[in-house]
Amino acid sequence: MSSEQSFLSHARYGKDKVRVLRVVRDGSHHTVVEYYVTALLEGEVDTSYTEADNSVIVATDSIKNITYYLAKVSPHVANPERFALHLGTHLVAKYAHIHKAFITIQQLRWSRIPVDASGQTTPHAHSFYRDGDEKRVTQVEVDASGGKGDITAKVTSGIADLLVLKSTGSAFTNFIRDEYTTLVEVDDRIFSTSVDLSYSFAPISIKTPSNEDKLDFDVPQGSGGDVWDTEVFDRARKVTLEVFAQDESASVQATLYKMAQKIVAENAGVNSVTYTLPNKHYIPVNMDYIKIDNTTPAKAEVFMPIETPSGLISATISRKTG
Ligand SMILES: O=c1[nH]c(=O)c2[nH]c(=O)[nH]c2[nH]1
Repeated sequence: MSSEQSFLSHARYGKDKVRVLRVVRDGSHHTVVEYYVTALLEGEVDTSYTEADNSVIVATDSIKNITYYLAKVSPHVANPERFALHLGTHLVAKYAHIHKAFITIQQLRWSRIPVDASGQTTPHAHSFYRDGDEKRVTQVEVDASGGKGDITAKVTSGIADLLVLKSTGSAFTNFIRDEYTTLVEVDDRIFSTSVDLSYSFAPISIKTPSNEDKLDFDVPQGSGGDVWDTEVFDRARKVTLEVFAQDESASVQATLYKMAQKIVAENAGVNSVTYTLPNKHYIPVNMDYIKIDNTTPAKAEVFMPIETPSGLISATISRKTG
C-alpha cells in the first residue's frame, strides 16, 4: 500500500506481562508482592514504523530490564499505584523523545498463612498462600507531552476476577414480556458474578525527577488526600463484598449501582467508578422425569452452572461536579 493512501495515526509499544516477585525485608518480617507489569510507550517513534528506523526505539527488552531495576530500587515497589507512577515517571524523564508511558499492574494475591503460636492464631512473617484468582489492578498514564517539566498522571485502579456467589437474596421480575420472552420471573435465584471494578482518580501533577539517573520520585498528593493509600482499594473491596452479600438484589443493574454509589461516597479522591459484571447463570435442574420438584424457587437445590452465555452488565457512576 502506498503512503499516498495511508498514514500512521497511532503508535504505542512496550513490554507486556513482565512477571516480577519482590521480597521486601524488614528484619525477619517479609512482605512479598507479585505483579504482571505492562509498560507501553508513546512519543517520537513514528519513523521506526514508517522508515524502519530503529534508532528511536528503546528496546522492549530494555523496558523489561528497567521494570526489574525499579522493582529492586524503588521504595514504592510494594504499592502498585506508586510503583506504576514511579516506573512511568522514570521512563518519560529518562528518554527525551518519549512523551507518555502507560503502565498496567496486576497484583496477585499472596496472603499470610495463619499459624498457631502460643495459643493464638497469627499471620506468619514470611509464609504465604495464593488467596484466589482475584487481582488488584492499576492503570497509570504518565504524560510529559506538555514538556518534561510538566508531568501529569491519570490513575485508574480496581479489582479483576473476584468471583462471588449468593444462594438467595436475589430476584428478577417485571422485565419486558413479549413474543421473545421465555425467562420466568423469579423472586429467589442464585446470583454469581466475577467482579471487574475500576475507579478513577482526578489527574495529578508529578514533580520532575531532578537527579542524573531520573530516579527521583515524590509521591504526589491526590485531591482526596488518600489516593495512594491501599485504603481506597480496601474500602472498595469491602463495599463490593458487603453490598453484594447484603443487598436484596432486584437485578445485577440495581446492585451494581448501589456498590458504585457507595464507593464514590466513601472515597473523596475517586471521580468515577465502573463495574463490569457478568451474570453467571445457574439453572435449577428440571427433575420432572423422577417426579421431584426442583424448579420452584423454594425447592431448587440442584443447579446446572452455565459456562456460556452469561449476561454482561456494565455501568459507570461519576461524581457530580459543582
Ligand atoms: O439481573 C438481571 N439483569 C438482566 O438484565 C437480566 N436479563 C436476564 O435474562 N436476566 C437478568 N438478570
